[in-house]
Amino acid sequence: MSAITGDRHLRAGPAVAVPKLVTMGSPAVEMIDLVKRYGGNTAVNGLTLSAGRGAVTAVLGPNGAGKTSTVEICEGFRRADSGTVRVLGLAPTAAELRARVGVMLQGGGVPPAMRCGEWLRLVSRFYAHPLDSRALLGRLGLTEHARTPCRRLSGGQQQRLSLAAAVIGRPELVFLDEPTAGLDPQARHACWDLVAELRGAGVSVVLTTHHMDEAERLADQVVIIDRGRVVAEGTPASLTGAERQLRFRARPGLALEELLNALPSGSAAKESPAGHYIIEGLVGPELLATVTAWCAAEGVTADDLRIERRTLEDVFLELTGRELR
Ligand SMILES: Nc1ncnc2c1ncn2[C@@H]1O[C@H](COP(=O)(O)OP(=O)(O)OP(=O)(O)O)[C@@H](O)[C@H]1O
Repeated sequence: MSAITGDRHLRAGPAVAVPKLVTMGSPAVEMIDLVKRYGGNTAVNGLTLSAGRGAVTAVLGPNGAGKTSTVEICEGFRRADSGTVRVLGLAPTAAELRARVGVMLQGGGVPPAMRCGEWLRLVSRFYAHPLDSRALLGRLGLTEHARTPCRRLSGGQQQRLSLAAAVIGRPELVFLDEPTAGLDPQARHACWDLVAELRGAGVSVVLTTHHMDEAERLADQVVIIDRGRVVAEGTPASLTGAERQLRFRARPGLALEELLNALPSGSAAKESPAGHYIIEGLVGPELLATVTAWCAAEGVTADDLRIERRTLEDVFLELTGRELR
């Protein structure tokens, strides 16, 4: 674990010493043809995926795609209508899993009336070899709130407490549902460090997120789901591919058909979102020269002109579309 340096309110603490696992048999989580309906709404629609042991698996998807429903079935909080789920090789409701699996619910899920430190100590008593609750509070910047009732914690502080509760039992597998939603940058980095450390110790992590940079940074495997089905999966690098794009910003509404006529055949140009231009194709000196010459002829200053690989966000938007859900 790297020390958290230059950090205003999150202090580096003792490393989370989790035993290195050697079991590599069945996947940490495996589901086949999972279906979950709420009345007439099919939230999970035949979902099949597998999350590797000792790996970080990020589940991405638009609002309402079925991520939380899927994760809550794995956590044993919801029942699937059909399909198979195995968590560490067991049924999600198996009593044995309580000591082996850590869960961070979306939106905290901390008890409002209990004091922060008291609650974490209570949670730690369910485990045979818990981490030190005080050290963990310190690690997540919550020491000064140890005596604060949970309801008085800010949303971000509740999230951090919930994260602490998910890992305090030194689990083999952790489910983190949008762990960094609403966290400030310091807390987000502390969370990332913690996840990276868990992974380093061989813990399997399944997390949901809307932050593509988070998935790119943390995940060994990314699963993109939409309308309750897997639409893509792979490593971040395999999903984004090696192709490069030329990007620039300029005033909205440039005549891209004209630019396309000037570009080598096989090129593509799009404005997405307004004022942000992406040129795809054989990105090299010729294409760069053509684009800059065309911009000059149009009296357009191409700001932030750069060549880079597609991002996970590009892939995500291509696969799941741009309309709001
Ligand atoms: N308890 C419930 N009762 C009825 N419908 C539900 C319930 N929970 C979820 N849904 C519906 O199921 C669908 C999937 O919801 P879910 O929370 O699993 O999606 P999600 O991918 O986690 O979304 P988000 O990114 O917004 O958190 C949505 O249409 C949602 O309205």
